[in-house]
Amino acid sequence: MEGVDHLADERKKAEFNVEAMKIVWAGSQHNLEVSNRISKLVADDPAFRKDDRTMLPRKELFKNTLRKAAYAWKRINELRLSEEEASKLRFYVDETAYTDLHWGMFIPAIKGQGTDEQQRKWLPLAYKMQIIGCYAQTELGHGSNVQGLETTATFDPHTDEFVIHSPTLTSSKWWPGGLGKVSTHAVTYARLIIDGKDHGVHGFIVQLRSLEDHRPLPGITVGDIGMKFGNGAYNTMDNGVLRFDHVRIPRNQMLMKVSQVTREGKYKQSDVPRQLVYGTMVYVRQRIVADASCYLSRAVCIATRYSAVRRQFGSQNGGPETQVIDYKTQQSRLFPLLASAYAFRFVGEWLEWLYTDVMQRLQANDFSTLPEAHACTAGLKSLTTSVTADGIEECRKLCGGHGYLCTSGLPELFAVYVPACTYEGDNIVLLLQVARFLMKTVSQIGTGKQPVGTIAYMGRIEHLMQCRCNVQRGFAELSADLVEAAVAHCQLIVVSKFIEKLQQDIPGEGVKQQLEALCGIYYLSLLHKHQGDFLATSYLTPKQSALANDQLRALYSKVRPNAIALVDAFNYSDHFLSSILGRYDGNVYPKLYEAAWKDPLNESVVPDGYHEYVRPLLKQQLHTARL
Ligand SMILES: CCCCCCCC/C=C\CCCCCC(=O)SCCNC(=O)CCNC(=O)[C@H](O)C(C)(C)COP(=O)(O)OP(=O)(O)OC[C@H]1O[C@@H](n2cnc3c(N)ncnc32)[C@H](O)[C@@H]1OP(=O)(O)O
Ligand SMILES: Cc1cc2nc3c(=O)[nH]c(=O)nc-3n(C[C@H](O)[C@H](O)[C@H](O)COP(=O)(O)OP(=O)(O)OC[C@H]3O[C@@H](n4cnc5c(N)ncnc54)[C@H](O)[C@@H]3O)c2cc1C
Repeated sequence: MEGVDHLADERKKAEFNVEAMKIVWAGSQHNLEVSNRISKLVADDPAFRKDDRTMLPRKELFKNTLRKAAYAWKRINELRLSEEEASKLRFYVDETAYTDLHWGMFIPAIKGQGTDEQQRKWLPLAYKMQIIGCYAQTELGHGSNVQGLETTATFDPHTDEFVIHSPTLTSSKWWPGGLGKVSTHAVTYARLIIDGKDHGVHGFIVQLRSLEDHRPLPGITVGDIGMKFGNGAYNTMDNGVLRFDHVRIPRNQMLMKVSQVTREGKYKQSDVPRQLVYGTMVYVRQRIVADASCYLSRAVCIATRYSAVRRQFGSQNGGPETQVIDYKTQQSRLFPLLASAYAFRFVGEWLEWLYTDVMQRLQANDFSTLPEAHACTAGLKSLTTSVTADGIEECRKLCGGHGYLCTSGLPELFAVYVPACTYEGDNIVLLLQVARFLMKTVSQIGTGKQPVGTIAYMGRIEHLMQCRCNVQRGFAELSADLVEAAVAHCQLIVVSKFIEKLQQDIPGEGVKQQLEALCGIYYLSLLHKHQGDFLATSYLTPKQSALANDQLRALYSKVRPNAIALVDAFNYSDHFLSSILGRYDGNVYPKLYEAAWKDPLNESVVPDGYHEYVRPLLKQQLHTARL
């Protein structure tokens, strides 16, 4: 019934202060206040309706996204929202759009790789959205292998310009978000050619479309690459294709913080690592880790609330059937994901600190932690997106048949999220970077260089020092095993940061105890999943492994009465969750039934096509039956 909280009894079971946990999840009282205010602003505005997305044809869907982005920008300016509040508003609008890449990559690329003069010129235009930018790196033929990119930027000393060109079909830029129909400019990655010499990949600001009539400029061929996975989902984004036919740009539009080209055509490499040209990717990877906890927590919130509402089997003497959340199988699938959502939240907070620390060190020309920052951002982006994508799908399955309905919110959540395993770096390619970092660390053990930070534990690998085995032995041959080692390394970081979080002062009755239980579930479920490795290496005895499994089950029982309160602490509105199964009030069945009749297919009792295609069959059947 309307207005009744069908989960009230569950909420009464909570053994901790939910409001205090909301602050832990939000990161601070201030963050919680801003989230509450902006979330309500979006949820209460019908212009931000999103329950129709999966039913709109693509052109209508895309125009609707442009409308929402323009309206959001209007509200941001009308309300004079800060950058933090504006970012929150785009988050709660919850629709992938060209603005993601404008704010999330185009501007960071100029800030990270542009000189002060270039920043002064381009950032004000971008902040006012007088230009709209994208990040054009990936090509039809190369994405992972950045050094294999083919687009060229040839310096012309006669005109003090670069000539940007797509020499082959495979050099066509392919995938950049916002490129297909909207962006006026791109940070484009191309091979710098001076006097016939190839200096490798660098970033260039290139205007793509007229600011007068939005038509592509001379030499520019640009469009959308077509429909992607799922209805709605990432099809609100215009991922594009772009080709250059000898497009000329001024020399000062090469991003020159990391390296420069003088008027005379002399190439100068600053005394900074060339990998800083990859800096924007490092920035986005650390943001994607924080984002993983948001997506995973949304799916877990839906599946947990529905698991408390859904009853199946177990009725005693005509009494109510058993809540499926009480089945140990449901708990063993759901609670590790609940624990992972919290774990990723905290490792995301730490990674943001690490990234900020590295950026401050770079200011002082201290590059000592850049390799660790690369390994951590690459590895944690890989780990958290893989677990989150698989976790959203598991949450769909945890909801049975109703999880497959669009009104559950889970199919679209999965379709929007799953490319995160690929963009900003294919997850395996990134894990290989971590493996390379680990092997380099091992090779340095015994040379006096003690590992520090997230690899400090490797300093204790005595046996490797004794065997002095050839650490470069068959990297390619052992890469699958090394990827597993890289995953384990990243999981250790997540566990370590969860434990470090628990060592902080955490106010609120019962809050720390709940987080301790979730931390236990996180690492014991990993122990259970990988117990073969621990047993094979004698790190665990069979008895210890059995004890760990017993403790894991005991923790499930400890979390069970708090499950609903733990997902309430995510503080997601029904609008943001956009899920009938995940409604705060648990009023699922009436709302599912109500929603079914709103489907366009039910606008007519007899479906279009009946008279052309069904009735003739039936009549034919009738005729045959009479014979
Ligand atoms: C869901 C949204 C969340 C919020 C985000 C908001 C904004 C985002 C909006 C929307 C989301 C969608 C965005 C998607 C955008 C994209 O996909 S952009 C394109 C992304 N492309 C990639 O990630 C390419 C992946 N490939 C690479 O990074 C590199 O090719 C490579 C690292 C795999 C190899 O590079 P290479 O130059 O060949 O290096 P190596 O020879 O392997 O290594 C040489 C040394 O350099 C070190 N290194 C490599 N990369 C970095 C780095 N980034 N930083 C620092 N150091 C690096 C490497 O460790 C080697 O060091 P050693 O020699 O010491 O071993
Ligand atoms: C939704 C979406 C949005 C995107 N947005 C942007 C954007 O805005 N800007 C942009 O520039 N790009 C963007 N991209 C492109 C994205 O960054 C690339 O697709 C991604 O980096 C993966 O590269 P790839 O496609 O070349 O994969 P590939 O590297 O071709 O991967 C194919 C397979 O090869 C394997 N593989 C590759 N190299 C190795 C190796 N050395 N060892 C072992 N296995 C290997 C991979 O693991 C994978 O299994 C986007 C992509 C998507 C899906």
